Amino acid sequence: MYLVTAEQMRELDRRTIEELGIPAVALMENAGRAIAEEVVALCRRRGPGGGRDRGNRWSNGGSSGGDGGSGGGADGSSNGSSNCSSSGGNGGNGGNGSSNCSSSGGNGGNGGNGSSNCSSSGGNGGSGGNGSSNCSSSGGNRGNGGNGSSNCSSSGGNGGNGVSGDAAAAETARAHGERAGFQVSGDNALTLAHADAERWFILVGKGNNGGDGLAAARHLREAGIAATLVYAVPPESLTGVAALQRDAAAALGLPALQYGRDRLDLAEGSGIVDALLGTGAAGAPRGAYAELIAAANRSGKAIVSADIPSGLDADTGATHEPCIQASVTVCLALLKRGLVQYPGAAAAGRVVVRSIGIPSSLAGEEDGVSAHLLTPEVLQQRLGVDVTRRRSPEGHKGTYGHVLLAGGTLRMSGAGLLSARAALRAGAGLVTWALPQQLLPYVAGAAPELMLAPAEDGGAGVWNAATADELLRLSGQRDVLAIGPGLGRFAGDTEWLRRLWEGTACPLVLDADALNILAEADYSGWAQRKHPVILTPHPGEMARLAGRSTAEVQADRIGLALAYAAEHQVTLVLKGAHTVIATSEGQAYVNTTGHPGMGTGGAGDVLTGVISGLLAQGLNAAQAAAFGVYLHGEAGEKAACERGNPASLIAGDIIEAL
Ligand SMILES: NC(=O)C1=CN([C@@H]2O[C@H](COP(=O)(O)OP(=O)(O)OC[C@H]3O[C@@H](n4cnc5c(N)ncnc54)[C@H](O)[C@@H]3O)[C@@H](O)[C@H]2O)[C@@H](O)CC1
Ligand SMILES: Nc1ncnc2c1ncn2[C@@H]1O[C@H](COP(=O)(O)OP(=O)(O)O)[C@@H](O)[C@H]1O
Ligand SMILES: [K+]
Repeated sequence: MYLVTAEQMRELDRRTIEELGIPAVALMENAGRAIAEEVVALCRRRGPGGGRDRGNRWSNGGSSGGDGGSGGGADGSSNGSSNCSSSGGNGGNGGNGSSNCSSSGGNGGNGGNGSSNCSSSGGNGGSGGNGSSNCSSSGGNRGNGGNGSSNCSSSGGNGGNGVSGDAAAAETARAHGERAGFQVSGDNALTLAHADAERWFILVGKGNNGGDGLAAARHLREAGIAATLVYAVPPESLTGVAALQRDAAAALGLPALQYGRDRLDLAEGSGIVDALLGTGAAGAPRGAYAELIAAANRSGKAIVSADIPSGLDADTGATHEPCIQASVTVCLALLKRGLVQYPGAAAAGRVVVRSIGIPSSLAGEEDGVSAHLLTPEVLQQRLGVDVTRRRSPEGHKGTYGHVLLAGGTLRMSGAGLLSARAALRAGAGLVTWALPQQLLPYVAGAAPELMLAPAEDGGAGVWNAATADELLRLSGQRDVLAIGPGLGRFAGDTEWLRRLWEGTACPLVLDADALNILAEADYSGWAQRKHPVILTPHPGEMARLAGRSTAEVQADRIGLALAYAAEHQVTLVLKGAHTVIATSEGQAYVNTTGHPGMGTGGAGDVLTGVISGLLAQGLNAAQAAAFGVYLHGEAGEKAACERGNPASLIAGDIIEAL
């Protein structure tokens, strides 16, 4: 899935309109329809008079005592895998794609199209949509299986209801089975049983984002939902296709208010469509826009944002003051970069990308878009990774490469051990851990699968500059050298690292203090390497490398990662929630696997091991970095799920979940 900037989106809009001849108003009509469909889907999910529904598509949610995380969106444009766990609360809704939800003591999740595995104990089972669905529930109500194959088992509970979407259509078809041959069905996407209980305010800005909202209002009316327009500016100031939409809404007789002139209480409605500002916004929202955003957030109502939450920087994910806090963002045509980076990703809520007639193939053309969401499809098709990690039937340990890891000191021996063990779990055939000699008695036997290479440390249990020779010798027979976890700093470390940088004929992975050494050296003067370098900084280390503050790094992670990787000809892994991988060829990938529970000492050391283990098996730098980050995040999710409470997750759990 492509990730675009506002500028790139504008160019794709222009080409669609000018080169393909698709009228702008047709795109806007599609946008309005998509937004209305997502409002209806949200109303269905929460039921009449429901709450705010602030699920987040990009974070795989886990919660206790509350609502479970929400899976993918409501339709085909938001395929994805989603893992939700919840205890004592409601399970999440699984959208299209694969979804694994488990919940205890609460309601099971709804399975959307695709394959869905839900288990729930002590609560209600989920509804399975189209595709295959496995639901098991004990002590509660059984869920409904939709079309396709469905296996539901329940013990000690009642058969449940809660038919939705295509499952309802299947039910109707069965009821009318005797009259097969003549069936009429309506527009399911805009059908809502309790439409008359809904009243939505549509906040309309001056530009095309406002036009999208106006089109959405007409489609909501079609669904039977009362829609009241709230213009941020005098309606007569709208121009172009937005003005056409204004006139159509007026001709249909949709009620309209003007902010500042008419009385308005957003709390009187049941939801809000935010169509104030989109990709044409510049700077922090001003005047009536700022006041409407603040009032919408205060109202406590569900907010569906058109394209991006108003107040979000579409390129960086930075949020201005104020910024809409959406339940759902209906992103139009292509995913905007700002929606996948925090804090924007949190402000956006659940993100649904909807096609509106702008061909995504335009984005892939020459001089096209350089950033992508890291999905299994992108890993396989764009990066050429075998995500099944197939082993050859005739393979042996020599087939899968040999990692050499240099790290660990007496005070930080665990970091080296975590990295080395993770490299083994990533599938490396052999792993040698080079460590200061004094550590040997303490770590010998800690991981019997490892080979240990003690380096002369003069009895101090720390690294010294003289060990470079030994590491250079060892690296000659290894496939990758990883340096950094638990390394510490020592006299002469800059020259030590320079010798390894210039003297090793295999890929290099640098983490932790190896990055801090690099940050202090002007390594642009070091000899160019023939073999790739992967740097894995967290935001603090990135700040030192780039000579900026951590806040500046976080303000535009994708932009900075792309620039740094291209300038220094390295593969850069900028860690943190939604890690960014940037390649030396100018491509960026944003990972969304992972879990807040991974904010624990040593989690990064595990990642270094995983990436090194993949490099040893012959993956190139971009493949190993991207797939390593993806697997590491997935293992973190699994480990958090298994621990029950994610706060108890420790780095070793991630290794065991690999
Ligand atoms: N063909 C197209 O261009 C399409 C555009 N679409 C929609 O159009 C949006 C982009 O539309 P526009 O380029 O008209 O821009 P916007 O609708 O995002 O807003 C631009 C207007 O908002 C005002 N404004 C900008 N920054 C402000 C601030 N900080 N405070 C207060 N007011 C501010 C200005 O008056 C400006 O004219 C997209 O996000 C999307 O929703 C869709 O309808 C699809 C097709
Ligand atoms: N909230 C989060 N969501 C997803 N991943 C996270 C989150 N917090 C931390 N991580 C991941 O955990 C790892 C932490 O790495 P790092 O900060 O280097 O830890 P350490 O130095 O202790 O090993 C990184 O891969 C990071 O992306
Ligand atoms: K908006």
